[in-house]
Amino acid sequence: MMDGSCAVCSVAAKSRCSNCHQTHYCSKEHQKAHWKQHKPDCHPFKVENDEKLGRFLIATRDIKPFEVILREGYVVRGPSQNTQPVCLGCLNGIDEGDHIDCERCGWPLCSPDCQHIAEHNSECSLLCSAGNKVSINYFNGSEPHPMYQCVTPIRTLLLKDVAAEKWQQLNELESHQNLRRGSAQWKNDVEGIAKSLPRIFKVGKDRYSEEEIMRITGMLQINGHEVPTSDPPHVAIYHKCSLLEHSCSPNVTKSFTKNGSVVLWSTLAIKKGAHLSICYSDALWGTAARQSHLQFTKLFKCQCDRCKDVSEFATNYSALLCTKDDNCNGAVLPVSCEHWDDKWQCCECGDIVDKRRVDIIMDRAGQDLRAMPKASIDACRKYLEHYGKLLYKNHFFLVEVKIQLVQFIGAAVTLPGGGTGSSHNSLQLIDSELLETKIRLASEVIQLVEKLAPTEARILGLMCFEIHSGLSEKARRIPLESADASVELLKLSYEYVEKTVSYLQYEPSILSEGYILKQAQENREYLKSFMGF
Ligand SMILES: C[S@@+](CC[C@H](N)C(=O)[O-])C[C@H]1O[C@@H](n2cnc3c(N)ncnc32)[C@H](O)[C@@H]1O
Repeated sequence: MMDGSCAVCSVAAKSRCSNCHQTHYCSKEHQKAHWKQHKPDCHPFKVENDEKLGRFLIATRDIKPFEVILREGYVVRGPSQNTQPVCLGCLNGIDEGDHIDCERCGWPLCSPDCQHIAEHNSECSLLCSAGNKVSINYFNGSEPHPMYQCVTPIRTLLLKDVAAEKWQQLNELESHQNLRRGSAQWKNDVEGIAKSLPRIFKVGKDRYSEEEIMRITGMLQINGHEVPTSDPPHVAIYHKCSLLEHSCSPNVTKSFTKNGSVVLWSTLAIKKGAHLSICYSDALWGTAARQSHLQFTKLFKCQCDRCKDVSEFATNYSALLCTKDDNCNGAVLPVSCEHWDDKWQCCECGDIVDKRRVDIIMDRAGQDLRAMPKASIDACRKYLEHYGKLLYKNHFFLVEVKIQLVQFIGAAVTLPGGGTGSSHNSLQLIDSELLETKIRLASEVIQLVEKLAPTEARILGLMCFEIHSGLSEKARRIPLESADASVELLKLSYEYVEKTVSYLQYEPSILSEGYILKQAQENREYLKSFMGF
């Protein structure tokens, strides 16, 4: 163990804090005396820096699966840059006929209670002091309203005068000001934010220059987290969490509490010295979509292990199916991971496929997926049958439909946020073939996600819950004479409900995953007492 000096008295000290493995103490007494001061910075990671990544985090000790790595409150939060009208108190969406206008500043709110939420007070007081009221009179479903893109930037800028520590934290974050300068997005932001914000909030250039507004806009775009605890999701900035680097197969999972704090944890064991990463994009998208999203929104080209491997860890997640002859069934993928727009080739028979043909199939598959009627088992099955002849079996479009199908089969419960979930009663109504399909597809999704992005805890938890429900129903259908088979199924069902609870343990009750968690906890207790575990 490396020596250091005691954080309290500076004498040489061998012992280190067992959580962060970084701060040294000469004695238990000094460690105890220092705890209050040390606690906010006591984490099992440290910040490092290199040319390619800028700052990033590495583990300072081995981290166990499901251990919390960091809990952190937001520094600032507000509406996403492109959003329909939302309540500036709770950040939930509002409709034209179902809101009130803040009596002080005019911004729409969902109820009088939301008028007094501290975050709304910042822009509200600014408008009041200028004697100004806004008027939002354009509501069009989920269409973005242009004025909302100025709200989170003004909330951030206002911290400069009232919260020096927070302002300092925000200023440390990357804005990529020079990389962004001159791009199409930059030009839009100059018009939509840098020029509009002073007009809407009646602040002069001497207070916030165009350059400063654009820097804050960039900081929000590069570091903002989409927080799903409101509907639509809002954006929040976290200080330490912003230093996590990106990987398309990350080793850290991100959950949110209902008051908007972030919880970082992992489904995996992380070795001391490993880089900590989250996925800035959607880990269930294919490589081409993730890469262009990252390039466009975060301004870097991802070169993680998954992106460098066209087969995405031998899953062929972005591959078409070779149709050269009936027996090939090979995966058709780009010849090189550097050239997704160049020719594609079958990994089995070597047949070259024109990229235009790839684009036509992908465009149609995407359009048909978007046009699919909601919650239709038939439509999902037809899609899988049709596109199963053109796309490789693990293709992300097929996986998306499999996930939907798993959730539709036996669905009876509408969850918070509008999703569906199965319940034991509704599962009793489906035939055995559908029940087997549900369990098989959920198992396929789990196997695939465990290879591609094993920290995608929410989808793993949901699929485990569906298998648990399916197995319990299968056990119920077994005749009494075959009690042993039923017991085996219930034991397996119990294993899956335990996994559900582990994967969803940090999900808040306001999200559909939190609702499933509660259900899974109840089912687990029931099975435990029923089986005498
Ligand atoms: C949220 S910030 C992360 C903290 C940042 N490194 C810093 O020093 O402030 C995101 C930026 O970090 C860099 N970055 C993060 N992950 C990366 C990766 N896997 N490859 C290249 N750059 C990355 C990119 O510049 C990206 O826009």
